[in-house]
Amino acid sequence: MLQPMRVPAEGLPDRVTIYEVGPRDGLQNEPAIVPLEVKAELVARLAAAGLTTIETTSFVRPTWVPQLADAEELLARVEKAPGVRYPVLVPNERGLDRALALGVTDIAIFGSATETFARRNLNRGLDESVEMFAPVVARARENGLRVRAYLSMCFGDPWEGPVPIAQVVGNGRRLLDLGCEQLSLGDTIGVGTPGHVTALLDAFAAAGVGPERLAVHFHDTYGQALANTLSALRAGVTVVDASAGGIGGCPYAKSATGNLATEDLVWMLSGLGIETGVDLASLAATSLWLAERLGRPSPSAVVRALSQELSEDEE
Ligand SMILES: CC(=O)SCCNC(=O)CCNC(=O)[C@H](O)C(C)(C)COP(=O)(O)OP(=O)(O)OC[C@H]1O[C@@H](n2cnc3c(N)ncnc32)[C@H](O)[C@@H]1OP(=O)(O)O
Ligand SMILES: CC(=O)CC(=O)O
Repeated sequence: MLQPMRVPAEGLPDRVTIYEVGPRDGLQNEPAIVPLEVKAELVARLAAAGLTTIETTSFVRPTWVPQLADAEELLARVEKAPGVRYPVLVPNERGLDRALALGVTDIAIFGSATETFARRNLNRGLDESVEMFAPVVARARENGLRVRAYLSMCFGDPWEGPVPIAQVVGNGRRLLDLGCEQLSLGDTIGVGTPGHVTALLDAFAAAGVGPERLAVHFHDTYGQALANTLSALRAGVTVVDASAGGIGGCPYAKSATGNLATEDLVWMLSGLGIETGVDLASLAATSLWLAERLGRPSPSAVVRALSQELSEDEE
């Protein structure tokens, strides 16, 4: 299999942690319910490919995201691999109770940088949603859980348009101040560009939130996700969210399309000499397998190129 030539560049980390969101963000918007055994096999294959953080499902209200209504059954079925973390999304105390009952060790709350998206995604405004999260984070921490916070619509919102950087930083700080360990900055509709990423990370740093507390979560709607990731790495971020095969999107965000593909990310990082611990061939094989089950080709450029290479080798 072709590999990129390893040519390190100045000012980048030696190692990046990939926070894989395929089973959750990747599948949550799939129109046809994906069978439980396919989801469980996906999670197992991702762990076997070397991913050490795999966001597995969501403990949200099932009527809001029917695709993930099998959260309990899935978590019970997933065989936990040593050294792998399996975080889940939790919006409220009801979701936390469900997660605790299954022995979950890592959760993520998910807030918004805009009022409109908070109302559409959580059925409450910014203030009420922070009130909803506060006891979740407090109780999760009392129980020894790791808590991440997502902040959606950091670069633009389909209803409100461009989102002022100060507004993003203010809403991000509110989530961190609840006691979350990490804040993942979501470009939910993929409109960000590299300079915008730098400006946002600089503004967080100026507000006392350094890159060690941040992760980035890019969607590739306008083809900017890798360039945006490189900007974030240059600013010192070392945790990058991605979805195997580039699937994904949010059912409550107009024009949200696929996430940054994990394969595209691994290809770039590997070319830069940055360690991820992920085996690209095994990961791409997983995405090809999943694409067959979803009935359409993977949106990832690297998966497409590698699958063409494999079929030419077979001829
Ligand atoms: C950018 C992204 O990708 S973000 C991720 C994708 N988006 C999402 O997952 C959306 C998640 N949103 C939600 O699940 C919902 O908006 C919620 C749970 C936050 C709020 O929904 P609401 O309808 O306002 O719930 P509300 O708090 O009024 O409770 C209503 C009922 O739902 C039940 N419910 C609420 N939360 C949950 C939960 N986490 N799990 C199961 N049931 C729940 C309540 O028990 C209650 O049941 P009852 O009527 O039998 O008493
Ligand atoms: C919760 C998420 O999935 C983050 C986002 O895309 O805004």
